Order: sequence, then structure tokens, then C-alpha cells
Amino acid sequence: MDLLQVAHLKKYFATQKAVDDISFSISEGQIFGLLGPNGAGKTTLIRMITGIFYPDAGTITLEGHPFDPVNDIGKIGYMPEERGLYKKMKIGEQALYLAQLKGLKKRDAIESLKTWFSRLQMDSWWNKKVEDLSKGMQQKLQFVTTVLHQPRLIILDEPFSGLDPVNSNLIKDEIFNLARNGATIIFSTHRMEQVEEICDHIILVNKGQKILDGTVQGIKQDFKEHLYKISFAGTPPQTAAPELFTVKQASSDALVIQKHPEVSNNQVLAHFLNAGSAIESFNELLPSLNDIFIRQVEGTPLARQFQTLQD
Ligand SMILES: Nc1ncnc2c1ncn2[C@@H]1O[C@H](COP(=O)(O)OP(=O)(O)OP(=O)(O)O)[C@@H](O)[C@H]1O
Repeated sequence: MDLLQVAHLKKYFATQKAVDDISFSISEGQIFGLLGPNGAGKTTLIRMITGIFYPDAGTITLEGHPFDPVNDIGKIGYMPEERGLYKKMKIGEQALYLAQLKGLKKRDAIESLKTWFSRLQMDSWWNKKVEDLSKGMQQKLQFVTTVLHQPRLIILDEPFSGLDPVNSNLIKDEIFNLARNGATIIFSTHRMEQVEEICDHIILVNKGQKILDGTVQGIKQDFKEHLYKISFAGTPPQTAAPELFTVKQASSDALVIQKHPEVSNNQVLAHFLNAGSAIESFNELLPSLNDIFIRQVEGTPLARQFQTLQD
């Protein structure tokens, strides 16, 4: 079932079509990547989904019903990019206060906070002030206050910014856990390498419009360029086969080739075997999401890193 459906959503500011007719849907339990360069419209889109902005046009449907900003807000946990914690307040008190604002009873909030603090190695923080925490530590606290009330939909805007690799992994594991336990997650970022690892499904927005929508693997397949890396035991053969492929790159023990789309892998392999080559590995090189993102946003070619040797 779709947890969230967004249809023909628009938000125009005086000089800017911040969100210009965007539609997508997110299934329950999905980790959904909302990607786009700076100024693409991600925050504006999220502000409409969280009821901060009213859309100029379009509909938002949550759990099969029209989204009601007043009554549905408890179902959503939102961690914005600009963090909103009270610097002078003690961490335990603050987390408790935020949890109660979201409808948790004091006793449940304390119990839940203790569990989260222990899981994220924050046990000793209860009596510290927010201003005494590093940026990364504040980030962890903000994450806990976002997910504490067990929201159905969790929206995380750049959740890893400021986190070291160990803490990034801690939060990443918690994101997977939350999704496994039925929460749906929207993960907004312009950092592609994290998306490849985490997201089931992504959309890419640019200039207020959606320009890609699909699974990470599906999108990579759509943009594949029939590039393969073949490693050899020894020097790669010098035999050309322009009817099958062109050589894009050669090193002391490997070739990167681009085969013609209608040519099968077996035909390429047969060519090298007939030439007496000892093949060690044969792998397709799919573009990274980062390459696809840059190509879609900037209009630059994908495989510019591979210089054709036969041109
Ligand atoms: N309150 C506002 N008034 C006028 N223009 C706005 C307002 N909020 C956003 N915009 C404009 O709408 C466009 C989309 O902005 P938005 O903040 O949604 O982008 P974003 O994808 O979240 O960017 P970033 O990754 O940099 O946070 C931008 O051109 C921005 O200048």
C-alpha cells in the first residue's frame, strides 16, 4: 500500500516556481530518496508534506486520506536541515519536552529516551547542555527526537551532515531498523553515494520538476552505456574488433570496452578467447548515480572519464 501520494503539487513564490507540478508515491516501509541540487525544490516539497506550507495546487494523500496538517502531524517525524534545538537547555529535559509535545506521556518518553540514548551511545549526555555538544552530537540528539514518537513517516533532511563514519553507520543502521519495523522514510540529500547504499526508490528533482523516478538499479540500467571492464592474466591482447566493440581505456592488465548494444557478452568473450587471451574477470560498469545526476542536471555526457583509444 502507498503510505504517501503526492499529485500535481505546486508551490510558486513571487519570482520562483519552487515546486512545479510534482507527483510521486511512496510505499509503506520504503526508504525513499528525494534528490536534487541546491535550490531544486526539495525543502519546499517537504514543507508541504509536513504541513508547514500550504500547496498552491495539487493533493497530498497520507494513508489513503487527504493529508490533514493539524491531525496528521503526529504521524510524521521531520528532521530539518537547519537544526532547531535550545542551546541552553539540558539534553534530557529538552528531549523529554519535545517528546511530550509530540504526544508521549512523560513516563513512556523517559523509558523510550533511555533506550535510544543507550543504543546511540549517548547515556552520559542527559545533564549536558546542547551548547556543549559538537555538531555531530547535536545531530544524533535531533535524530532521536525525530523518531522517538514512532512516526509512520520519517523525513530526514541531510541526516549525515556533520557525522563521522562511525556515527553515520550507527544512524544508517537505525534507519534500516526503522524501515524494517514498518516506518516509511524520506531521505533528502544531494550526496549520491549515501543514496546508492540506503534508498529503495529515488526521485530526482531539478528546477522544481521531477526528472527521474525509479529504483536505484532500474535507473542505472536505463542509463547504462554498455561499458565492460575485462581483466587479463598478463597484457591485454591488441586485437581490435570494431564490429563488436570499441576500446575506451587500456592498462597493463585490463581493458574497458564499449560494446555495440546488439552484441552479446558471449560474442565479446569468444573474441578474446579465440585470440588466446586468459580472461580473469568480465564486469559491466554501470554509471554511478552521481554521474547520472550530473548528466541530468548539467547535460554533460556520462562516460567522459573513458577516453576512446580508437577515435
Ligand atoms: N520562502 C521563499 N520565498 C521565495 N523563494 C523561495 C522561498 N523558499 C524557497 N524559495 C526558492 O525556491 C527554490 C527552491 O528552494 P528549496 O529551498 O525548496 O530548494 P532545495 O532543493 O531544498 O535546496 P537546498 O538543497 O539548497 O536546500 C529556490 O530557488 C529558492 O530560492
